[in-house]
Amino acid sequence: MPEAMDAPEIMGNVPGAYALGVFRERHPILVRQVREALPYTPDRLRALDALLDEVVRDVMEPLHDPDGPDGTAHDHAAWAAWGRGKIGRRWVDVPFLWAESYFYRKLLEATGYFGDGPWRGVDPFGPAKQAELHSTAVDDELAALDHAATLPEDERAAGVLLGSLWGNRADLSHAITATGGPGPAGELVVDDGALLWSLLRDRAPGKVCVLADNAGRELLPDLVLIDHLLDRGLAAEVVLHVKPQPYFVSDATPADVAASLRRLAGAPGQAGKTGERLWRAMGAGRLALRAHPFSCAPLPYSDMPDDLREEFASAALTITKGDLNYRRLVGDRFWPSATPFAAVTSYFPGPVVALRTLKSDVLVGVDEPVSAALDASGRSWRTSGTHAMIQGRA
Ligand SMILES: O=P(O)(O)OC[C@@]1(O)O[C@H](CO)[C@@H](O)[C@@H]1O
Repeated sequence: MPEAMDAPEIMGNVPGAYALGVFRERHPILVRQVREALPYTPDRLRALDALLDEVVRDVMEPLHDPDGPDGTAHDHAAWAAWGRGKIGRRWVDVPFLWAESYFYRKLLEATGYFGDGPWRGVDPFGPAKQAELHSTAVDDELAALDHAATLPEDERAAGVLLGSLWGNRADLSHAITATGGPGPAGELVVDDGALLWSLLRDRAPGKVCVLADNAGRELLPDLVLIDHLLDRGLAAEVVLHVKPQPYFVSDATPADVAASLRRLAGAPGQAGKTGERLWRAMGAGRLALRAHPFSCAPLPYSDMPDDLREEFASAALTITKGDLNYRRLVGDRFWPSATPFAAVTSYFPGPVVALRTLKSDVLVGVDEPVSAALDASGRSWRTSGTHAMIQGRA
């Protein structure tokens, strides 16, 4: 990135930064919740207690020895390399993005997710994800698709886009310390929706990559958007990128995609029809699923590996969902808010549009008078998920 485009990385130790609360409040609560979520055995409870202690003491310990009981993980060497110069320091003294990713990796280690024991592959966030997926709130949201189907085409398209955008507000990680539920849609601070549709409508249908964020109440409307793109001939194929392992509480994994498709296909009305179409699209290869290891790497997309670069370069459009993908897309830095989105994403190998509700300090592409006025309002608009953006470049 050119020097002129540089800005300080977001760290937890910056007074007033949102990140500090994540380490001081959210992570201890989360370890305690995971501890209660499943009937963990004494070894796992001890490991979770040790992680809680590590978080409270505020010192990042290394991952366990590769030859130890938890040492079967495929990614020890990668984390040792990424963690050089960081592990051993305070959680708040290294970049926020890096430390949060490391926390989730350590949480999986503590639950035995990568071990040889009975907890191997068991999603510690599974109970919360399942409760959300089978909630009456989801019943209501799926039933609303029947009304959406009666709307004129343009309204319907706008609706599926906004549904996917505001679905990002329903994030179980954010809900840990947020007050109130997802609530109704809030305010858009950037609306490049017209750009998104023109990238899809003004050329022959191509490949669309969707970088998913949360499962459940976010993934379901994402799937509805994907169905719209395929069904209306706006995309020849869609590649849905999810996480290879549980991450940031509710991030979608392949198992979550399967559960969501079953939920959709088993629903009455338009939701069921949508689920059946997507199920067939998956079988026909028009909807592909990827779980690339880089999706859980503590790195910005500017560091993406060659195979991902080639994938995005061959896409007509990449849609990124959510706050974390946004942080990774533009760089998790204290940018001046008017920094152009096109400049900080110039490395990205194709057209890209971010659908994000604002849940952390990073922000670009918002004129200074607009951000100053919102700051002056006294509302925590940058971090509470009340505001959102559809922000892109061709
Ligand atoms: O990517 P998502 O699900 O929209 O948001 C992830 C998030 O909840 O986690 C981080 C704090 O832990 C913040 O970046 C953000 O608020």
